[in-house]
Amino acid sequence: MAPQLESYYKAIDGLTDTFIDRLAEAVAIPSISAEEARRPDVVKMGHWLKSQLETLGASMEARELGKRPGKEHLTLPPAIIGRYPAKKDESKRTILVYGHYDVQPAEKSDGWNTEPFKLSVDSKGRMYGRGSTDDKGPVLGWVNAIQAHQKAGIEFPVNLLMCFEGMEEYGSEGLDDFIIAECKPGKFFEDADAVCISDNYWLGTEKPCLTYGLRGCSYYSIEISGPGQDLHSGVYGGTAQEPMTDLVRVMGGLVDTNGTILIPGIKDLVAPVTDDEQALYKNIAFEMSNLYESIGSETGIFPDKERTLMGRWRYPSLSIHGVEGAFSAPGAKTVIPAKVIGKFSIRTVPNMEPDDVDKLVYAHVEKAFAGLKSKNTLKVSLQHSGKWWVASPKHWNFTAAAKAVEKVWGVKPDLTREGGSIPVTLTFEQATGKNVLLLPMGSSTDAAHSINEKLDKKNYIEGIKLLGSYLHYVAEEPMSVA
Ligand SMILES: C[C@H](N)C(=O)N[C@@H](Cc1c[nH]cn1)C(=O)O
Ligand SMILES: [Zn+2]
Ligand SMILES: [Zn+2]
Repeated sequence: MAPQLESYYKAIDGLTDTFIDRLAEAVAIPSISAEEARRPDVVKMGHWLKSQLETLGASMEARELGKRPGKEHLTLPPAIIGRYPAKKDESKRTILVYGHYDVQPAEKSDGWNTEPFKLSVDSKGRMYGRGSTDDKGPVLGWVNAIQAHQKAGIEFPVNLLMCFEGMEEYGSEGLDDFIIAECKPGKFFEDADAVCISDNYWLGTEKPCLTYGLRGCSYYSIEISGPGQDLHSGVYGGTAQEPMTDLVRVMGGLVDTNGTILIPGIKDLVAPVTDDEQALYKNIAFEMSNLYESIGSETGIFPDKERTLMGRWRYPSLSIHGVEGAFSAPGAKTVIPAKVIGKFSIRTVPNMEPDDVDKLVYAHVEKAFAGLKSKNTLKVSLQHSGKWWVASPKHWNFTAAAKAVEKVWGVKPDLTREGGSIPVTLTFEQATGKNVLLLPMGSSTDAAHSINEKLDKKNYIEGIKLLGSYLHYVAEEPMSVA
């Protein structure tokens, strides 16, 4: 395998500019799934990705996912699925890869130093742009790996099945049913032997990792309304009950400054930490400086590495995201908003069942609101939820990936869990019945979801080497299942 990989790496080095141009083209399409007005761009991005792969000879399809109940005016972006090489080689393993082509919202005025939808490469090789690390860079990693094999003139080592979606950042609407249907006998993903997802990040900036666990995410909204329209606070302040005042008081009782969730019963749903598990955290390559560098300040909750990692992977957290309908512009508008919708989410961990979490959340919010004795009206609802996932890192899928990391980066990867959520990971595991591996490309300082999101050129280029090498090692890895 070694000479083949060397020529593959050489091809990648020779195609570096092509690969960066491809990422720039992808970043230029503002495929923001959370904004209805951007839906045509999300669809455009899906078709662009499909045509990139078709040009390389993959057999691709854009599968429509229909509409969601209550959102009949909006069509979901298609699932872009495909196979490379176009004709299956029965003598080879089949690896299913997943990624998403939608991105989080971004405006220059949020505080970006550059235009978010224009890839800007600085002198240190940092490539800034929305979606560069989450998840356009990694998705293009698979596309680029195909092209580099062709340029190097070496045989593709596996049958590659691809599934790329356009609604991941909005809870993967519509995808679960599609995956479940396509994993059935005779369907597109039927013959997958293992699954690989590249959609998370290293813990620091130097050491790669393989990820075997994710937190789930249950996302809620609290709507409080009262007045028939927005009111003048000079005229009605002190005479009308104000939805925003009620909302702030209810939301203020969800979580404290040190991240402790104040909803009774939540912590009882969490699986106890065993001694063996506790010991794992010591050996992970992570320093508090990694946290401070990635959050841009020293405002971490815990002083030590172990408790910090556990806060990210092992315990639930509750984050307050924003208030729809509230005045948020600069200046001093003196309005009383008539209706406000507070948004928060809970990252869930084993053994929290989403339905149990919902019940506790509803009971707590309703009780807190009742305690205010307000004449306003409350509605609390779940926007979307995805369950946590923990897999076995002893499977051949992981051992192959570990060899690939060692080959490309010259170090053994850490085995990590992740605080973020990729709801379809569990769906792929259950629907295929096969092992799922998370193989990240980007690093802890990439600022996914934040302003100035970036992917380092080195992580992109070596990441393409890594994804292709993984396919070579996984093709040969002996079948030991754990
Ligand atoms: C880890 C992945 N790249 C990601 O960013 N996932 C999102 C998924 C999500 C959950 N609800 C809405 N989107 C995340 O963890 O926030
Ligand atoms: Zn992502
Ligand atoms: Zn994301």
